[in-house]
Amino acid sequence: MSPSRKAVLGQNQYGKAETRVVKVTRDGSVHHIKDLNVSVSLSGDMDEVHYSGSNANVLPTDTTKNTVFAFAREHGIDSAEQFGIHLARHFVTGQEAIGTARIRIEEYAWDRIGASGSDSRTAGADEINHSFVRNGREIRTAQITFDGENWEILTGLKDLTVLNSTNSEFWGYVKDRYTTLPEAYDRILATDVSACWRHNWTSDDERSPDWDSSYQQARRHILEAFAETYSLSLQQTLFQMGSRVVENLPEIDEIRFSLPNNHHFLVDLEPFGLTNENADGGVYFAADRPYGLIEATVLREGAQQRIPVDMTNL
Ligand SMILES: O=c1[nH]c(=O)c2[nH]c(=O)[nH]c2[nH]1
Repeated sequence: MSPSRKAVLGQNQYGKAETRVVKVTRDGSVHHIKDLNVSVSLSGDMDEVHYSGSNANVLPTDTTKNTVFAFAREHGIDSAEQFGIHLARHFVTGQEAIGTARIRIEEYAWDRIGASGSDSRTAGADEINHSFVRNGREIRTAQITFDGENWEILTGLKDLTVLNSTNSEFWGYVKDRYTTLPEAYDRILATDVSACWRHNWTSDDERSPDWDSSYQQARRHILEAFAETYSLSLQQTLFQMGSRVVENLPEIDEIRFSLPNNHHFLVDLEPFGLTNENADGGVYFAADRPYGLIEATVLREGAQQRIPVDMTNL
């Protein structure tokens, strides 16, 4: 049979990407900031708009953007996850044609200038209660998906840059005719952690996590595992980071990491008559590319693996 010449519509989704919403909350003279980048993606009964151009089922992307701003004003932003859950529920339950809503959120952190993040309320300290500096640390991410029945809450972070100046080795690896890498018994281990973890929360669940505290705990376990693991490979460190999160946080069933191995090479200083060794505090060339890229998922035993292999768009 010859193949059909007829084209049909496949998977489709639409929405407004990257609505930048900043919510200021005033608690007297002490202000709080939530700074989010929200992307809404809707799907459902959208064949007609593609086939005939009928917009009868189309909630404009402009409206989804307005909803983000209105919800921030009406309901505030408690956490990225809570805000995303609220939006996803609104689109799916409010519009017949929309079956699934996926909300992606990046959150940028701000610190108080001069108060190292504390809520200073002392008289005369007004100027530091509303002055913030963008925190150069990681970006927090959240993706909330709701199909009218099931929820999937993915939380994560990216660009969490960490470095161990010792307690890292790499040796005993396979060697073939192209291998030139010298074995390392004391090297720098550095990476920019990208991680994404899946909560086992469903909306019927009484134990709704405190999303912010859960995030902070996951972040802490990742950092502590990095610092405390005597590493024989970045792969081993990755598994330690993931297993600490899964074993300490019952609300998380799965975590995936993408870890570039940010290589630091000892500079050859022999031409200048200088030695250069790790053991007595070396001088390194921090290479930006190429880099090793170590990626893996760590799961609670018996849990399903659902986080996509490629997390670049999460
Ligand atoms: O921790 C590491 N894992 C590797 O797989 C690898 N490969 C490599 O060249 N250096 C390293 N380091």
